[in-house]
Amino acid sequence: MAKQYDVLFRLLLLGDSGVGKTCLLCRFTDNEFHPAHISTIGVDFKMKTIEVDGIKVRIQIWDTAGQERYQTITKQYYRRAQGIFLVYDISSERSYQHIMKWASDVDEYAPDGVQKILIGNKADEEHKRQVAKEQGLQLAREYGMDFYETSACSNLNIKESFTRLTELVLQAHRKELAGLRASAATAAAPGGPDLAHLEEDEHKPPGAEDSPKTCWC
Ligand SMILES: Nc1nc2c(ncn2[C@@H]2O[C@H](COP(=O)(O)OP(=O)(O)OP(=O)(O)O)[C@@H](O)[C@H]2O)c(=O)[nH]1
Repeated sequence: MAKQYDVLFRLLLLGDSGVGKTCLLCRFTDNEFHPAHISTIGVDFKMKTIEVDGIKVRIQIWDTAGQERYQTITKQYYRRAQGIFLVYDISSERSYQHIMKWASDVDEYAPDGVQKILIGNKADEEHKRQVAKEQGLQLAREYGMDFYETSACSNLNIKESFTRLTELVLQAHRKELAGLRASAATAAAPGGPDLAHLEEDEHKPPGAEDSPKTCWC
């Protein structure tokens, strides 16, 4: 049976516990928001197919636990990502300061050429803001990343940021993608090329913990 997509990617959400990683994911994949915070245990993931520049991209998005005690598990997933969201909460200066630590972990454990975007989430909480938008922009400039302020709650910049990271991954793999497309055409393959080899397409990644939080928001 022909595949319903042209290419597969893996994206990863990183950042302190409580910054809203699960809610960003649930808003993007299911257009839902839940106000409760139930910490992710280990890793969880969701899938969504989007079309970018005429290419149907199936993205597997891994939601990682922000809590320190799960970091041995979550770091094992860095090397398999093509794109990473570094997320802080605009109402938490501490979560912003910690982006430096998340970015240095990415340098250490993620593959060279992984695409990154900086996200300042909870932009709806203007009255609690501790991190100015300019600080986010400044940090993103230092790291050479794009930057979005988002709100999973009010659905601000969710589609835009996920689409942008997908575009960046597509651009970074343009040559590889063209080669795969050509060989798929030559071989008259029924589906498109798999840029990312997803061993467990619709299932939990190997080693993922069973999480009680599949979609709370
Ligand atoms: N106001 C507001 N609250 C948000 C937003 N995004 C998430 N939250 C709330 O922040 C809390 C934490 O959200 P989660 O998505 O569970 O945070 P997380 O980063 O996945 O946390 P861990 O799984 O512990 O790493 C919840 O109470 C959410 O409802 C947002 O954009 N605006």
